[in-house]
Amino acid sequence: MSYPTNEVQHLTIDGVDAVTLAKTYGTPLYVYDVTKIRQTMRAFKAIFEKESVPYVVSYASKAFATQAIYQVAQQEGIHADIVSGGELYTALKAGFDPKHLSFNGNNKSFDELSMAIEAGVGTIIVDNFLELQLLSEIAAKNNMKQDILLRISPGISAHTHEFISTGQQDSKFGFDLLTGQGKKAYDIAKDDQNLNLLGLHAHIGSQIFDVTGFEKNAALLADTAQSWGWQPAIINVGGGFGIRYTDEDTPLPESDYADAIIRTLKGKAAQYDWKMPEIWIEPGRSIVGPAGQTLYTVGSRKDIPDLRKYLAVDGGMGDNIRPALYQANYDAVLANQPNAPTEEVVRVAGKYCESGDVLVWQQALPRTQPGDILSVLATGAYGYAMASNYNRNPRPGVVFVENGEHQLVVARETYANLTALDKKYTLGEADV
Ligand SMILES: Cc1ncc(COP(=O)(O)O)c(C=O)c1O
Ligand SMILES: N[C@@H](CCCC[NH3+])C(=O)O
Repeated sequence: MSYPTNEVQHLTIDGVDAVTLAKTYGTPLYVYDVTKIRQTMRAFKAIFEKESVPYVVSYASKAFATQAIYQVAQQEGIHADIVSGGELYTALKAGFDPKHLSFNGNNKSFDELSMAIEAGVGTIIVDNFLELQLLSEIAAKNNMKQDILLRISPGISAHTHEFISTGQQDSKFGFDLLTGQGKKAYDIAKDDQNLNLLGLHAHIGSQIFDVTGFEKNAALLADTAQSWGWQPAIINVGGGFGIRYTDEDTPLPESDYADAIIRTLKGKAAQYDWKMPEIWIEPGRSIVGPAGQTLYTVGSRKDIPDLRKYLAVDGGMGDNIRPALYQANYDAVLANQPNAPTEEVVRVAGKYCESGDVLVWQQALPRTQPGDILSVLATGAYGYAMASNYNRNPRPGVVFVENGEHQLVVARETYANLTALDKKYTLGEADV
């Protein structure tokens, strides 16, 4: 694999020297290539435009939710899916049009639903019976009719890690179809004066590499609606399109997934003599994952002869929990010499007090020195989004790069930020 470099042989990210970024902003640092993000957003839209079908591409912002990414999504004319009051707040602060937001989640609170309705969130994707009832009450109180989709659990297992597979029957998400809960929810929603039922939603899982699951899902949603005697205006097949983390991953181009979904739903519309429903997709990982990387500074190492070489960097599971949580694999590259010949295989470990604190399980690298800059690639999805302050480490900053320019879009946390919400304990003998 050959990496883009400049005249001093440093890795470049959309024309910017990665080592300069590390020196300018410090490490660990999340860096996003915004050109790449825009290209992927446009690629998804282009497929639907080419096929002349009504559509909505909704960025699943749980993958990476900051004001800056909502701004980019809005500039590119795509919608965003949110899953919490915090994501809603962030999107609104970014100036995102609330009509272009959809709200997913299996346990939205009364306060979150009220906030969404009062803000004018376009579509709420209703997950369960309690939510149907709460929404109806809140919409009535606000004298309005809320657009909704019903989320169903389709009973389709995607071939992916068990923790990120969501479509199987034994799942906490959505109305169960096989036991009739979906139909019951439909009957309630269609007759509710304060709810405007527009369609169905199902998401089968994440990091999926073949189109079959999406075809089955799309067909099942259409067949389900038809079996209820209903022609839905919207069919939302969720996200989950896989990306390349390492050579073991073989993602399809965006167009293959979208084509398969479009083909299936065109077929169903023709079969049932429907007006073509609007097709919604919710890609998260595929939009931001490959566009992000994390820069670290190399520190200590431990060589255990004939067993393993550990190379430690200044971040770890607090900025990327995915290897520890899902045994996820990544590729890393030495940013100050990306195309130098590799000399050894190391395990890239973090600085957290946890044996499972690994960033890359097996990585061939040139011989490194303390102070070198290492970039772990394709960390743009569910890295920053799932970051924590474990071991009281401040979370890294985020930099956006576009066409040779760079800008800090999330500042690195400080030690003062870490204690900002702490309160001194004053009961008992705690007077230190
Ligand atoms: C309902 C829903 N939509 C979209 C997504 C985005 O998935 P991905 O980031 O794999 O595209 C998820 C997460 O898996 C999800 O739960
Ligand atoms: N956070 C997961 C994906 C979960 C998606 C949520 N539905 C990951 O990093 O792969």
